Amino acid sequence: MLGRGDHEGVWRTMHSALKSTFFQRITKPPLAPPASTYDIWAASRTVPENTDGEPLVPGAHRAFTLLNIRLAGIIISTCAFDFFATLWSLNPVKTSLMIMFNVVRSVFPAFRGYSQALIIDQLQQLVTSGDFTWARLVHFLMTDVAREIVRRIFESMLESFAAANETTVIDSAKFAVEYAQLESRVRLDIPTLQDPDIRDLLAESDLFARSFSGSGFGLISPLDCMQLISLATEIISHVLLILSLTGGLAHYWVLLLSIFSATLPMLVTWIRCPEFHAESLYTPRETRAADRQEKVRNLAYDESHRPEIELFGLGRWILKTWASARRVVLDSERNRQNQEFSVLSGLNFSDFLFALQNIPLVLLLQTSSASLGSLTLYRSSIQSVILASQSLLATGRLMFQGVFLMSAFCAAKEVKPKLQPLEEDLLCYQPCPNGASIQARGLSYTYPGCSEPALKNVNFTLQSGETLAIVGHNGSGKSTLAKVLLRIVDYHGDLIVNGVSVRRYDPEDYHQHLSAVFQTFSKYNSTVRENVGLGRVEKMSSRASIEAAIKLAEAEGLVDSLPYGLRTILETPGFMSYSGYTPARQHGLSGGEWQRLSLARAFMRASEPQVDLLLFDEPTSSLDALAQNQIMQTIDRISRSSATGARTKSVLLITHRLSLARKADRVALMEHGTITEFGSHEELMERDGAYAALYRASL
Ligand SMILES: Nc1ncnc2c1ncn2[C@@H]1O[C@H](COP(=O)(O)OP(=O)(O)OP(=O)(O)O)[C@@H](O)[C@H]1O
Repeated sequence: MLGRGDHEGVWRTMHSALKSTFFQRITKPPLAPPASTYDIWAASRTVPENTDGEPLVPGAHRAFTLLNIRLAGIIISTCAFDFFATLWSLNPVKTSLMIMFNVVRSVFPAFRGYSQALIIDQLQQLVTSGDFTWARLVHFLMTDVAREIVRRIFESMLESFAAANETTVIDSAKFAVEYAQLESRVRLDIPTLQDPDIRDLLAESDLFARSFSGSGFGLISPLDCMQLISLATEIISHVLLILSLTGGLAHYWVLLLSIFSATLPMLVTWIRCPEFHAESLYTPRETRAADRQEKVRNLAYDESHRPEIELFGLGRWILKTWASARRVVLDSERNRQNQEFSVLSGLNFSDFLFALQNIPLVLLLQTSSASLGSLTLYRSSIQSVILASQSLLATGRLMFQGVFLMSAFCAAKEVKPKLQPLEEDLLCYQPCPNGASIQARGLSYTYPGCSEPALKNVNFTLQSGETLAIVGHNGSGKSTLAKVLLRIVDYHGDLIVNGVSVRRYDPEDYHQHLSAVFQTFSKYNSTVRENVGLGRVEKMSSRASIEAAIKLAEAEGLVDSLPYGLRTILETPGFMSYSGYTPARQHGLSGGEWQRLSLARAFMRASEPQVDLLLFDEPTSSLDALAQNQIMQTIDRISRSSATGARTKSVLLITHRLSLARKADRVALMEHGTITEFGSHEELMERDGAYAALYRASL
């Protein structure tokens, strides 16, 4: 039996063989230089008419141009085979059966029609032959009709088996695709996710993953390409049947005329269909309006915003903003509908077609072999060919768009997180037993889309085991510096931790050795246990570890007071359940109580021996004075060895409370994105500069 790896091997061999022949021919000449899947996806989004260089919005249909057809060919040759090989390897037998069943099932309608025609003819012969008896009719029912019934039962059994098999294959494909999509998202870091092109890539990749949940949103998954094979088989089988009925060559031209006239309106619609000039479908302005309309609508529904909506009387503003955004959306929809209405689209071909389809019937009636059954069969086959051709075109159109969404999915899997070092530069983080040492030289950082840097030429040194308080006015860059030190965002300049540039650490490895509380920490709409345990997922199931962290954050009293203790589900502002379900165990918390839980979460990891750096951004801003002192003592205790009392972890504390900052070994004052004063509290007071003024003002 072949294993998963063997199947992939077979597919890969077939893939390379096919690539080197057929697809190379259709994709030549290649895009210069050799393009990655990402480049091809990006090329398909460019709109030459857009002079501002704005690409298509995510999900917009690609125009049916020669260039896009060529790009689709390249995508099929570069990622479709691998993609299908992966899906096939999930369920090789069931997937093969699904393909086989689809082909077999598509011949059923023609076969059914033929069989019905035979029965009608036999019945006609029985009635018109002159020796009709009821006994012969009963015999006919017991043999030919019964045979047809048995055939139908078999057909329906096969149909239900095929449907169940297909559900299994699609479900496993859906799971695999959705998992891969989620994986693509979670493995990327903030700088990568902030890149507008990557955002669009992930949005299209999301659409691709959703296409596996049925063809909603006008999407179609690659598994639905089976429909193309089935429809083509169905058309061929019907055409063969029609040809066998019409007999001599003399009728072929009527047949061709009939099929051509039936498909002509579809071809016309297809060629002038506005979806193929899709760059006009969703302009950035329309997308922004649709987004705004949704956001404002959600604002009206979101109970967490209710107090401010009432306090500031936002009702009218919400209505006005929603109305203006909604009008843009409706106008664009109307314009699109108007574009679709044209002289051609207004033409109704159905009567004309109906008349044309009667011509062969009349001609068939002239022939001696014409029978009621053959006429019925001819008529139903022609109808089936028309319907199947329409579906074939519609499916083909959606498949064409699906190819580009597939390229987004494949490209998203290959996107490299921007903070990930190159293999050859990678170094393992070595924690320092006395706490991490940090050297910052000329650090600067500018938020994406901003012209002014939030950090400019930041320089400081933190020795192993020291505590550093970072203070400064609002907007001076303290939290931004924290993000740089925590390797959440990238920077210019040098940042050396434990003697090695932070750029050489795998961010995941680096994060294993530090713990932090962000100023805007997360509030998870989950149990108390999860809210704390997420600080160290490996110990989430350990009640003792969670209780110890809660104790360190002085939050036992809080947890005990909650109706369901650790199992209480915490209400979070702005959270809206998709199902509208509100758990009974839900309970709200005060700002200070949330802060204690965020500290407990950080303490889950902070006490681990491999952690040598702790960073707290305004950890006690919502706590009362007593609680503040207790928490600062806890942080000090955690950062020392319980046996010797010597420091084992360095601590960075961002705070506006200068009474806390003065206790640190060093204080850094930040102004306008840079450190302007650095030293011990006493040194800075002696200097009598901005820090001393700030400190005196805080007293
Ligand atoms: N996501 C962001 N995008 C763009 N600019 C930002 C972003 N976050 C912060 N800034 C800007 O960067 C500058 C520094 O912000 P930062 O949050 O680091 O200040 P801070 O010293 O922590 O302020 P505070 O004491 O109020 O917490 C500010 O001018 C702010 O407007």
